[in-house]
Amino acid sequence: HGNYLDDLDEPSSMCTKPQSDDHSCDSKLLQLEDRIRDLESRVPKNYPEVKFLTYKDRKRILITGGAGFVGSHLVDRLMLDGHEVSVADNFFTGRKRNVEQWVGHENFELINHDIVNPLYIEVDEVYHLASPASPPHYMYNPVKTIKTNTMGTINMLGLGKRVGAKVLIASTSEVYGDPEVHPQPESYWGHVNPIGPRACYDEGKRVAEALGYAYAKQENVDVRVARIFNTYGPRMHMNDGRVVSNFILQSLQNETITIYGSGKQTRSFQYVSDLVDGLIALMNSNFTEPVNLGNPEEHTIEEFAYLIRDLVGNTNSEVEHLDPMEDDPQKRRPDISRAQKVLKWKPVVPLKDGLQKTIEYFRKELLRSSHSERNIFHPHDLLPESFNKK
Ligand SMILES: O=C(O)[C@H]1O[C@H](OP(=O)(O)OP(=O)(O)OC[C@H]2O[C@@H](n3ccc(=O)[nH]c3=O)[C@H](O)[C@@H]2O)[C@H](O)[C@@H](O)[C@@H]1O
Repeated sequence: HGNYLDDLDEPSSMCTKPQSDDHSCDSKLLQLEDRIRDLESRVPKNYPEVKFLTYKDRKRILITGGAGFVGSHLVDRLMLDGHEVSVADNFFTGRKRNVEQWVGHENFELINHDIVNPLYIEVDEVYHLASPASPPHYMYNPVKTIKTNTMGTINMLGLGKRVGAKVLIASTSEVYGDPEVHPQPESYWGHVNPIGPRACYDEGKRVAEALGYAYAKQENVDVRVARIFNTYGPRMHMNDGRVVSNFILQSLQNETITIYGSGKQTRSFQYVSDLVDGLIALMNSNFTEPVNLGNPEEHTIEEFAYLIRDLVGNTNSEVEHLDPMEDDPQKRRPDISRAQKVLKWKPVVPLKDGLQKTIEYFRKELLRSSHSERNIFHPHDLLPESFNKK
């Protein structure tokens, strides 16, 4: 480094300059700062080690929403597997922080792009995940949510058609609405209020599925549809507003745990690494009908409140019941027999293990006091013990 700075004055001389030379001191300082920045950018980053794939096996993969919660975990897995990964994200709910461990890596590209506008790029596969997914986020801007799921999906299917890429559409358990069939198999058509507060998302995703099959039939696009059930894990946004992150953050901060309504409504939660496995298995399969991806272990929201409070431990949080959410689905649990049969997939991470990892993540996030404490960890660190032993 020494010779790189040779043509600068000794820094100490700047401090002893007379008052009148302040200006030149400042410019020298700026010069020095520029040099340091330049030097820092040359220090090789310590990336997690990725597999090497030959030209034949290496795929160029676009992930829309790749800087989001689920997307960033998918990025980690596909990067480690040795693929070339492009992320398109408009950072509405995604964050650079979720993928910064890969920025600068030769196999990685981060595009600040809103998929409501077309994207011209050469890829083999598209994982189309972009959309706000938390109820408070999608209800905050319902028009944008509908545009993302309709125009955004048309753009991604159009891209698939133009370059011959496979397109996996991230759909949701919300296509079943407030279900009258329990558990929900893929053959169930759902019970959705088309004009309620959740309609922007539920109907947006239903159109996205319809678009997928229309493009498949009319334009021969190779389409996969994943109906994703409730998912949790590290990298959920602090302001996500969904139940797992809310209850964890409330317990960690000794705040009141907020149950909306009676708490007798049920959900079935899967850990994010299980979902990532399922998404990749579905993309690589030849199966074109919708597939539920979720963990069938079902609990009431009230049970989650007490379970999470106990796991966090050492907290004074009280549990309080607030008004129910309008159109809140009363029960939800995936029938995963299709995924088990056609993908040989089933979730493997026990709820308690996944929750512990998520609690640990939020605990660290709350203690973070500077930007330099970055969100960089080896992706394997995120997997629960039981997953590593698999
Ligand atoms: O997490 C997900 O994967 C799903 O989250 C939402 O669906 P929802 O099941 O309503 O998710 P939450 O907002 O986490 O709510 C779950 C239940 O907890 C309740 N809740 C939520 C937050 C809270 O602080 N307290 C509380 O009781 C809700 O009323 C609801 O009954 C999205 O709409 C789905 O698309 C998405 O797939």
